[in-house]
Amino acid sequence: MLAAIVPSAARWTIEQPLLTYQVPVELEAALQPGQLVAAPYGERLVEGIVWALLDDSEGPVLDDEDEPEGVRAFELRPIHSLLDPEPVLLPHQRALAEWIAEYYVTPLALVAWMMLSPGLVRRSQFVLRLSNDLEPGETTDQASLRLRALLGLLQEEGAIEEKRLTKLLGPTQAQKLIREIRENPFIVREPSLSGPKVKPRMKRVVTLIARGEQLLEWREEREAKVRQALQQPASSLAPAGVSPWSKTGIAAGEALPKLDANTVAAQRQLAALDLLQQSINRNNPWTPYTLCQATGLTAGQLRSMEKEGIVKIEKIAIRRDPLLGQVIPLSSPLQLTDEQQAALNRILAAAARGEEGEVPTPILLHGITGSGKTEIYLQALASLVARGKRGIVLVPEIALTTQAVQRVAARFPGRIAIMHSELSTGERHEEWQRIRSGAVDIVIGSRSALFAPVPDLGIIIIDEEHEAAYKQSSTKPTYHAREAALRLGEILHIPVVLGSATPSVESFYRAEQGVYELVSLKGRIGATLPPVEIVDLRNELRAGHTSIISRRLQEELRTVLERKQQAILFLNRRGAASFVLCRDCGYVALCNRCDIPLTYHATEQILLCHYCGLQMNMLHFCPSCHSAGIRYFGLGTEKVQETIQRLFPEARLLRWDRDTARNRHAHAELLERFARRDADILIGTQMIAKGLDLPGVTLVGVVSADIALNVPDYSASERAFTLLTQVAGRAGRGSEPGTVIIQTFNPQHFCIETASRHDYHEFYAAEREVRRRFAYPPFRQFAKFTYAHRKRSRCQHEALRLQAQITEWIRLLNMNDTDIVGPAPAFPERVKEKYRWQMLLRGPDLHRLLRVIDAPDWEIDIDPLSAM
Ligand SMILES: Nc1ncnc2c1ncn2[C@@H]1O[C@H](COP(=O)(O)OP(=O)(O)OP(=O)(O)O)[C@@H](O)[C@H]1O
Ligand SMILES: [Zn+2]
Repeated sequence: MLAAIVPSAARWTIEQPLLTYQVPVELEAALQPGQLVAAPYGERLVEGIVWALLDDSEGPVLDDEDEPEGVRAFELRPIHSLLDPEPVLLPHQRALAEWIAEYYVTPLALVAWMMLSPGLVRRSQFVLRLSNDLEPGETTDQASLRLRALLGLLQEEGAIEEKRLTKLLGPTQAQKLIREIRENPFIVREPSLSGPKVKPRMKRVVTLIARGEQLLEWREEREAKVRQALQQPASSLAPAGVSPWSKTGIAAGEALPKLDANTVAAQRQLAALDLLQQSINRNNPWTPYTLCQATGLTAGQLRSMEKEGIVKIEKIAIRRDPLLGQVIPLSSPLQLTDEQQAALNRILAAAARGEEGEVPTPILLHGITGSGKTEIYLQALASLVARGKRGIVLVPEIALTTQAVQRVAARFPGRIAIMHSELSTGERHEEWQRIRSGAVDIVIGSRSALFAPVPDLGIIIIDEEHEAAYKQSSTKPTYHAREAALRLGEILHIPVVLGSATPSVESFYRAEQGVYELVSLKGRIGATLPPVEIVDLRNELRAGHTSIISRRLQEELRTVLERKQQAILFLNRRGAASFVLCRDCGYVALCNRCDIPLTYHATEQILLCHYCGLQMNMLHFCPSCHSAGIRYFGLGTEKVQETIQRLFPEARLLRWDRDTARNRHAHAELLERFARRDADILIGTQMIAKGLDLPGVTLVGVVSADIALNVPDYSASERAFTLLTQVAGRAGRGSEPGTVIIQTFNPQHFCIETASRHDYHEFYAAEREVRRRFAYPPFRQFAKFTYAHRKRSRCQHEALRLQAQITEWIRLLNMNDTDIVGPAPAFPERVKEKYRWQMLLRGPDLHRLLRVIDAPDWEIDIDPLSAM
């Protein structure tokens, strides 16, 4: 038997993704596709995934004229060992990996390893040990001192990792020694793999081991001791016959009987026993420390319980639970509205068609903000879970995962797994294992959760499908989770549900073309969409009102505060001032590693580059002309916070942006605080724009809509419209009606106009025509090529070289309607001290071309969401 294997070491080559190995007889019965094995690769041992099992006759042959046809003229190497009896990739995952590798022109091994838990990755290494043929006393006279020392070490330790030599001797000496080892018959140098990266998290815990009679006896003995001590008080005044546990009967001012140390110990041990018995099945076990803390038991007293065989102190593996410590109240299904019920029916009908062997058409669930899409997802999932299926739910960002995870966890307690990049390797690995073992029904997470090994997958739901976070853009493969999900739906014949209040132009166009089934929700649950008022900031200035918060917005904020409701203020830029300018000479403070103005952050009193994170001290004098005319201009969330606090000193503010929420716990905490109404006004960047469902919010203010507009990018209008509509959709979701105020210098801008009417269809129809006229996606395919280098001339040179190559291929392949825009410097041209040049390839279908282009040093984004 032979096996075709994808070796981890082939992650960097497109050619030859599969290598053929011999299957050793002892592995023949156990080996199956999808398993992780160790296999020789060059002189190393590497991990590999079994992709297919082949008959002996199906292996590769050499075209050698001297050999009879079909005979192999070389020996295939055998697989070394099986690393895990359970497959690490399910059949549908392998099929998806093949598609991603093909479509995004990425080595198959790279795609396959992206799908695995990082906890499975092992290092190739070499181990040295003494040869078995070595006779005692048979040393090598001609061996160097180094080698003899090593022989001694090996005799002591049996085997050592070759890497240790480098640590002990330094690289040069180690290299010399390794050369000697190779020629020495007494030392065997074997390739091997390091152990698994993730080890179980061990914790010392106290477990009750005594049972029945023994336990009863022990308890009674102690209880008797306590009773006795209380009945024979030191003070002879204690009345007889009074229950030892009651204080009544002891006259005021009288001291309680003073207990001796033994009795105290017995009392504490009894308390510990009670706690241990109460929590026999608790998944958060007692540790020696917590138990002693809770009962006053000393370490010695606990040890004596152990000696008496009552408890055992042992190390056990503890699950790394990403939800540990979160209390999530259960929720039950809501009575659906007619619209919701109709939508649910269509999803379930698609699932039923899939079960009959059809490929169900993916569903675009277009429901206005607050129309109850989440409830539909939950009920669709419940219905499929009841039929023995499982589901994947994708949410775009970690800020959002918090609320989404809570909603799903509340409905499927204990049956969900979470997958996103902010989990530790250990957490990810354990979640991955729970998923693979079938212990969970629903996987929820960011785009990579799509690659979880879910058995019996029955549905994929992508919430906020328009979000850019679903696209991986700078690392290979530059995949879009939506496209990959659609492919998975086809492979498994399961429904893919794409939900959004503002579908991407691409998706809505596909729905129009009949590629998706369109399901619409037109009404808000128990509420209406909030009216949107546009404030023309030019009029504010004309009226002499220069505050960044217009008079209308101030008025509405005052009303909200008076009524004890909540408001969200949105600004798509953090910091306090977006640039620092000298009024006298025009100097602008730029990052010296990037071509980007520095942003002033008032809290930390620094200037920060938002591209590379570089920090500089605040400026008081112009470094160029030394005048004191340095001024801080522009807006950021910090400035908004400061202004609001000045206007409304009594208001309780909360700022939610990347400066205040640096990790997922911070996101959860901010959300929690605002939901608990610990704050009146939430000020934030686009993190808060999406998906949040906070019924107390009645006012949403967009401080400046202009930042998102006027960006020279094919998708800029879509992004601006989506953002504004989504932010506006956060108001009036509860029982109180809401209001939205958008401040802008461009009140007549099409995006603002349509967003203010929540009119997706008008926006879409106009945007589609722009895209058609200028041949933008979805009417043309784009591929963006980026080259970065410290030298500008090198970028320019490489860009021209690639341009010539591509032009030639376009001519050779006769690809009409395909052309190159650029090359040109990217915007900004320099980031982290590297210049960047770009080129945009566009045409009806670029795949033939992408496969032949040879540009290993270029970053290639296939179907980029931004042409910039
Ligand atoms: N059938 C129902 N009966 C009562 N309340 C409901 C029902 N369906 C949903 N809701 C409530 O309506 C509110 C809005 O629902 P949800 O957050 O799911 O909307 P959405 O469509 O996902 O909105 P968005 O696109 O803005 O994220 C939630 O508080 C939800 O609990
Ligand atoms: Zn920078």
